[in-house]
Amino acid sequence: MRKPVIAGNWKLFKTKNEALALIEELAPLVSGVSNVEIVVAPVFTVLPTLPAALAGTGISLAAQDVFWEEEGAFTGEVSPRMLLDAGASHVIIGHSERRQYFGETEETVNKKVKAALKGALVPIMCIGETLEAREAGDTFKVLERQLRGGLEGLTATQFAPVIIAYEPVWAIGTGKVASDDQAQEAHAFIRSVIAEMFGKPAAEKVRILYGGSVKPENAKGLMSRPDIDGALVGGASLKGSSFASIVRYGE
Ligand SMILES: O=C[C@H](O)COP(=O)(O)O
Repeated sequence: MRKPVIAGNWKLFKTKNEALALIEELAPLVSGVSNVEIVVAPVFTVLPTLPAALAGTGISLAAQDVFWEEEGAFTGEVSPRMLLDAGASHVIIGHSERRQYFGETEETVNKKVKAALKGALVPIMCIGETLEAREAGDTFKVLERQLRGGLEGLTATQFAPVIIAYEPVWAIGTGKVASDDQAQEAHAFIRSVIAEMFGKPAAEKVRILYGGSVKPENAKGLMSRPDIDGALVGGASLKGSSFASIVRYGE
């Protein structure tokens, strides 16, 4: 049985005080939830502010990106050790916005995933096809390339903590959610590639999250599908009430 993960990617929103207010609203709404792993991902500058507020809430802290070197002359970057130092336990890697606007490639995603694992952070590795790729019938080809590239060189044991997030680019922030069937089909395919790469037990264990316009209204349908193990939520994670409804989708 895979424990579902509901992660909120706050993207470039929420200052320190706004983040604290959101946690204050969210924490009581999800208190007592033990069957779902809850994660929030603020901007770097807010990370060190949150551990005290999250203590005892069961909510984990993620960063939205990481660099692969531990330290050195790399202006503007943040290393896994520094994220741990700031209180993060998870890190989002390879989000499509980073691929699209900041030149993230399979190679950089792979370096970051390896660095995160080495630094004892749980990577949430994002993959997903563009609308163009979907319309050209290339969805599976793109997903396989991103999976094999991003996870290259890992053993099954090293891969074990990794969480995958399937986020079709055309469904992010557009209000166009993938249908339950479209999402399930992609998730089943992702699991089959993981089975080829790391073996069946690894594929059965890996959590594969769906992301792209997840809202309280569509969460339950998506998450009731066999290969969908949770969600990476953008817009709807910015309000305690909507994020909590998604966390409580199973109830
Ligand atoms: O990381 C989250 C995804 O990009 C989804 O964002 P969204 O829920 O605003 O569509």
